[in-house]
Amino acid sequence: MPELPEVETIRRNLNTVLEGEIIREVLVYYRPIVSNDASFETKLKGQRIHKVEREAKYLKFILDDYLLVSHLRMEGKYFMDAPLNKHIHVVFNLSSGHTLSYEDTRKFGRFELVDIKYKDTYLKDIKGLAKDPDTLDLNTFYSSFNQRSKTIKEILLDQSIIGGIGNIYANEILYLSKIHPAKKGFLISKDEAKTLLNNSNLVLNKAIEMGGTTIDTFESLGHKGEFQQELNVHGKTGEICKVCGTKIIKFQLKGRGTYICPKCQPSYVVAITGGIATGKSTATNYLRKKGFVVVDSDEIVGSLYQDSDVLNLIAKTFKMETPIDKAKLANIVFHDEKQRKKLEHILHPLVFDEISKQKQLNNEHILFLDIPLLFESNYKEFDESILIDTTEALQLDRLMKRNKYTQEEALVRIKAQIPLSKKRKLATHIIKNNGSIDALYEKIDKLLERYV
Ligand SMILES: CC(C)(COP(=O)(O)OP(=O)(O)OC[C@H]1O[C@@H](n2cnc3c(N)ncnc32)[C@H](O)[C@@H]1O)[C@@H](O)C(=O)NCCC(=O)NCCS
Ligand SMILES: Nc1ncnc2c1ncn2[C@@H]1O[C@H](COP(=O)(O)OP(=O)(O)OP(=O)(O)O)[C@@H](O)[C@H]1O
Repeated sequence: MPELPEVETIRRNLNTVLEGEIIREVLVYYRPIVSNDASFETKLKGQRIHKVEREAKYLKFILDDYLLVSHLRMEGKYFMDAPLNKHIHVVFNLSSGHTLSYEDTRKFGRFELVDIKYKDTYLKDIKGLAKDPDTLDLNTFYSSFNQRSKTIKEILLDQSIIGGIGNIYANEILYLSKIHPAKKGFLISKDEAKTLLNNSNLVLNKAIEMGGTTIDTFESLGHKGEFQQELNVHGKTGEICKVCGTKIIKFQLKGRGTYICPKCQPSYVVAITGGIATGKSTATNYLRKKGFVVVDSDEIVGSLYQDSDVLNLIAKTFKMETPIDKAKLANIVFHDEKQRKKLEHILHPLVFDEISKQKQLNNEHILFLDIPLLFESNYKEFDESILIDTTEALQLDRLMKRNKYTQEEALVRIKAQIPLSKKRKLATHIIKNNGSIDALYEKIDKLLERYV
């Protein structure tokens, strides 16, 4: 489908051949294309074409008494002096003897004739068109979506928010802006909105400079565009991202082919944290059941204990035999902070590496990360955090019951972590898990309304 740069290229080319021409005669071969205007041909006869303008993806032929609006939709094209064929639906015979033909294999394009006095207002008033990126100001752009739960890609494609961007350019703009296409509008910061607007201009201007993008069937009066050579992600599944070397992936977002670099355009990461046995796994199991992707750092630790290099290093450091007796190791590290730091020094960098790998395998807009030591480990690669919180008494009770620990065993583990009272001040959201498990699920559902 021709997008803003293609339509602009067509406009420029049309101006070079049409300016000053008078329409001698109009022949319509497929009525619906002229919006079933019975007097279309009569009205246009004798009208001078002063110039061709553009608003978003609409072409505007400025005539003596009328504004002729042309929308090419999927496949509309113009040709000069082309022999008639079954896909040519409108022919304009011009005073110079040349003909301008409108061809449209899918017949989705439309012409509309409007009184010239509505030249500057018609499209805005009737079609609700927003301004093009080059004239749209940041505040108007940002305020039109910052409360909305639509994805940012849908927002960029929404002609009532920003004019002229179609699928190809939306994919490219989001890649350059390093934003995941499925990120919700209300999660986009004003700085990100500014980056998006700047990159919209950058991409569209470059595409205009190169005469548009020739993918499928775009051409303008016989000329083909060159911007396909500049594409970074669109149509590049399996190719390497020029910035980071990660493979470009494709997925469907609201029915549109969407291409991203999963490393440069990461998911929105919500870290689920808490204290030991406050209910993180209960919460994340529920999220998984609802179809969300959860990366679990305790599971990653568990899998590292299957790795012989890691096991040998732990065995050497703690003078233990392999396979490692985890209960014995836990007893050492929870009674001696220095030993615990040694173990963390071995495991945490490996855990963080694995978290990054798992993040890259994911093309969801949102990713939950179960990470008990979020604040203790100073991990920073997340966007917001949810603290699964409870009272100290319930925490102790649940931990003793679940792991069959004595009070002393449970307390040393609890004391190895930052107190919940302090974590409450650090978290973005707090879910109190003081009631039943069903009550916990209800609170999660309430919070999820933000993301779905
Ligand atoms: C101490 C070990 C051997 C105990 O193994 P075990 O299978 O009994 O427990 P598991 O790994 O399932 O952890 C259970 C819970 O203990 C708590 N916990 C684990 N390690 C730590 C730690 N270093 N400091 C404080 N709390 C911890 C967390 O709340 C965690 O959810 C193991 O947890 C470990 O190797 N920990 C060091 C790595 C680490 O910091 N893991 C936390 C996630 S990054
Ligand atoms: N609202 C609740 N009511 C009753 N029991 C609960 C509730 N929430 C969690 N539990 C129980 O408390 C125990 C601890 O919960 P869970 O295993 O989810 O904690 P965790 O934060 O993931 O622990 P860890 O830090 O060890 O990974 C489990 O036995 C769980 O079934």
